[in-house]
Amino acid sequence: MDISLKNVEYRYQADSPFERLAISDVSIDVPSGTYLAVIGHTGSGKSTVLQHLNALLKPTKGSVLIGSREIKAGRKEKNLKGVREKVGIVFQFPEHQLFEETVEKDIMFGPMNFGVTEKEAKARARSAINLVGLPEEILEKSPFDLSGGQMRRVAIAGVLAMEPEVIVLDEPTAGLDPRGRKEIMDLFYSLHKKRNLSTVLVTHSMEDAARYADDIVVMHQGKVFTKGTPEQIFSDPKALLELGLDVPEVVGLQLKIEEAFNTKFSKISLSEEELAEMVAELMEGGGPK
Ligand SMILES: Nc1ncnc2c1ncn2[C@@H]1O[C@H](COP(=O)(O)OP(=O)(O)OP(=O)(O)O)[C@@H](O)[C@H]1O
Repeated sequence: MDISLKNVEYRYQADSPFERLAISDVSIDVPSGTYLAVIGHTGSGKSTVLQHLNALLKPTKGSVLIGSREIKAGRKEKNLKGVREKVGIVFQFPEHQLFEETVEKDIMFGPMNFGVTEKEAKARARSAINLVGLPEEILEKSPFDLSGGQMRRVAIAGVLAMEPEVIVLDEPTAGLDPRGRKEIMDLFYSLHKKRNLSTVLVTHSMEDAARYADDIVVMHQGKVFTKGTPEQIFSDPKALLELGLDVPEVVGLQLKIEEAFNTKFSKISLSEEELAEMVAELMEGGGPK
């Protein structure tokens, strides 16, 4: 399912004394099957963009196309259930939204709310718990007896049980330790590939953006500052650093090597292996000229 934002503006509390322009003239395409990362400073408009992807927010100018459904500024939109079913959002700290007595009931809640039978919802809960790598026995437990990492996985299983075509992730690893972070990010990436999903990841981690995304959008002060492939975005590290954003560690290392040797490699490498090869080639060629 394709999603595209066309010249979207959003004002919080529009037409009130508290009106606040959050994003303007934002155009972003998420073609079916794409993994898109949205990066930018705090307050640059990432979460506001994200909430347009399943019509939690409706543009105050411009339009959003979600599959065949167009959400247009100034128009009353009815029955957005279909859109919400197809686009699942994993918010920051999703475990805060767990509320049922058992894990199973919690996972079944979303699908049943969208009209899935109890039998089917149970089957989906079982399959979702397997997908997130938890044992089935956990289905009978109270979500509040689990560890933080397990609760996060249960909350993610609840979104997966909706069987969405698009998954939107708002800092899904916030608060996890490095191992937990990698496990969750790898889980989303394998689901993305296996189920041919579209994935939109809002992140402060340049490493994750470089490692997983096909495309990156850089937001700055409510506008799209630039967009492109990870190679394109990180090939101009100075522009990102000037915005106060980081670059992946390996890019920072390349800049330091270039400075130390007073040389410039022909491209930016996004993996340690590639950087090591470029350095080896340089040395084999007799070092920097
Ligand atoms: N509910 C709200 N009411 C009024 N203004 C808001 C509201 N939510 C966000 N804003 C404002 O909109 C702008 C964009 O905020 P947004 O949360 O989209 O940024 P962000 O890039 O997601 O930030 P963060 O990285 O901190 O999550 C900011 O100026 C913010 O203060």
